[in-house]
Amino acid sequence: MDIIKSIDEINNTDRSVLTIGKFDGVHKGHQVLIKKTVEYAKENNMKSVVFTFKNHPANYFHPNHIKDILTNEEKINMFSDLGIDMVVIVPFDEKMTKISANDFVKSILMDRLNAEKIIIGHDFSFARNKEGNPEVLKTLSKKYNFEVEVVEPIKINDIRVSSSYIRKLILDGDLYKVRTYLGYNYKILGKVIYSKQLGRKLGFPTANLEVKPDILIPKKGIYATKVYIDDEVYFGATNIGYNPTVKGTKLSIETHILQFNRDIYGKYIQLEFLERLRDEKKFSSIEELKNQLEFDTNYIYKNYVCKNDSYVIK
Ligand SMILES: Cc1cc2nc3c(=O)[nH]c(=O)nc-3n(C[C@H](O)[C@H](O)[C@H](O)COP(=O)(O)O)c2cc1C
Ligand SMILES: Nc1ncnc2c1ncn2[C@@H]1O[C@H](COP(=O)(O)OP(=O)(O)O)[C@@H](O)[C@H]1O
Repeated sequence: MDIIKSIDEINNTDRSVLTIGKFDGVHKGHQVLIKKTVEYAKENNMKSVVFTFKNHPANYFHPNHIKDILTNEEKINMFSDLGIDMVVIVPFDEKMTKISANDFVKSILMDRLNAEKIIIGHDFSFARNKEGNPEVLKTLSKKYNFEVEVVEPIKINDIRVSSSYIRKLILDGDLYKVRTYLGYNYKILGKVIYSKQLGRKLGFPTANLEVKPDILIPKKGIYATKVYIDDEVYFGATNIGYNPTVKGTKLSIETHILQFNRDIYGKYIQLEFLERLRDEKKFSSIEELKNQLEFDTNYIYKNYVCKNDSYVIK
């Protein structure tokens, strides 16, 4: 798959079918658009192209307003897995806010991408003041001779699949619904940092994660997770919270990795959220906290390590 990171670098002369959007999460609705694009390209011997943005357009106007479901790297990998031939991933910058719908279509989609067909969602908007929409695109398609396919909203249980709804589900810790709408389990990536070193004294060492500020952190609480370390996969008991029993002051994301005993400070690891077990509690003694940790890890051992089935979500 070709990856192009600036408008000036695009110079595609193959006949192409393309889909445009931010695609944060590449959720089940996005997947429909992308699969249609790939299939149409295959059937018609064309190139399948995704045109997307590096940063969220809404964050251009209100910085840090929206947190991402996927990093750009993860998003690009998903496009590749879905069979896309070329990804154009460009910054949403001042130029994007000033270009007219006509110029966007003519100078980028026609002249640089050689698009013969454009597949978009019903609520897609683009160009200055969001003046471009499916109707405008249909009008321009007659002028420049391309085809437009508008895909109706994908709904599950009568709720439209959208990145904003999925963000809310992640913040609510509703992992079953997250998986239903996203199509896969939510994951976060972070670096293992030093903390208070209390975990190992309790008999439960925990890998404390530092994550990028634009990452969406699930609701506080205790979770069963899958832990990816280099090429290895383990199960973990993750706590997102303030550790009230030991009077913690800042939010930590920490994981006791089952059947694991290695120093991983400084490594990047990924957590896949499988099941939310409970809220964080303030215990009256360290002994009670230890008993609860034993209970949590036993549960994960029985339900995940023994079954080795990451998708058993109750
Ligand atoms: C699975 C799991 C569940 C936890 N549950 C709680 C809890 O309910 N209440 C609490 O105060 N701390 C809880 N903790 C946090 C412990 O207090 C913490 O792991 C310990 O203080 C070690 O901290 P350190 O990594 O900074 O050394 C939990 C930790 C894990 C891994
Ligand atoms: N089973 C395990 N789960 C998590 N971390 C482990 C495990 N075994 C060893 N470690 C190592 O121990 C560190 C955590 O020990 P801990 O005493 O909790 O210190 P800290 O307060 O720095 O997190 C981890 O960062 C990791 O390098």
